[in-house]
Amino acid sequence: MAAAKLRLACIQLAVGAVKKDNISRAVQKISEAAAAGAHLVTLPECFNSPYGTKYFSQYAESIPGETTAALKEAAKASGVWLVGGSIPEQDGDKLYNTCTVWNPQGDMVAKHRKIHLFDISVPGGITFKESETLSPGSSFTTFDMPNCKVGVGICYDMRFAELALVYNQMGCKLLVYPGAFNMTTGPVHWELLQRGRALDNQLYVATASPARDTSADYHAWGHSTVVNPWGEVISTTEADEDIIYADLDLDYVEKVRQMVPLPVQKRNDLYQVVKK
Ligand SMILES: NC(=O)CC(=O)C(=O)O
Repeated sequence: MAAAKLRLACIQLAVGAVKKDNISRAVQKISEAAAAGAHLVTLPECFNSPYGTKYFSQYAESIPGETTAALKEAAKASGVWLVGGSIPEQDGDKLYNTCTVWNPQGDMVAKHRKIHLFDISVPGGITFKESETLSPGSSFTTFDMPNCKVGVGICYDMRFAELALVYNQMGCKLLVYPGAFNMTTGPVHWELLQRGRALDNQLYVATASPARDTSADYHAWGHSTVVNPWGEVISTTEADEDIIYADLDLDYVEKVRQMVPLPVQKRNDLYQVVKK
């Protein structure tokens, strides 16, 4: 990997009702992305289970468990950094929406539990209440690749600008959000939020969604996307299963920050986002 370059792959996975099939399909796609030269690969939110509160307890597993064992092996076999989307995690009597991150040696280097649960009610659109079954995480999650600190959030976490600002303050040049927006919010909010987070923080933002399955209860918006620090979409797709690639130039982060010097123009005497 050249010092300031990073080839990123976002897997828009077709997720069905059979957990074993979801896992083996994800493993196959990780190897396909690695063969195409990806250094960092990301899977979508809830990639081993249909997305819905009634499914989480049935598909949940502890970490380590069946799914994370497969992710560990896949990262090692393919020699890639892997943001393992998310899975329903069982820990004692609690369930979480959890992302694990793996290095090319197969070590788990980070674990993120979705901090902001997806509880919304849009009349005539969508009502969803993750908090019916899930508990929220309470930690920031970053990991260090040789040339890039990466911040991790899951889906609804992307709506909270403060989280991205904290990751920026921690030195991240890339934010990765496995996500699964829907047909009500996706068309207007999905890309706008990614471009907003990228522009606010002058860094790269990447998302990976499940492919849309119109026979499922939850219809994912799809449109896995990568946005650059200038706020431009540099890679995207529609709703079907796909892998998108983006070649990130990490020096470009600094260039944008020099051209439009927000970091030195912030009025920390008037306002501040504080990490607790
Ligand atoms: N699925 C989510 O967590 C978030 C989402 O779909 C939305 O914010 O809209």
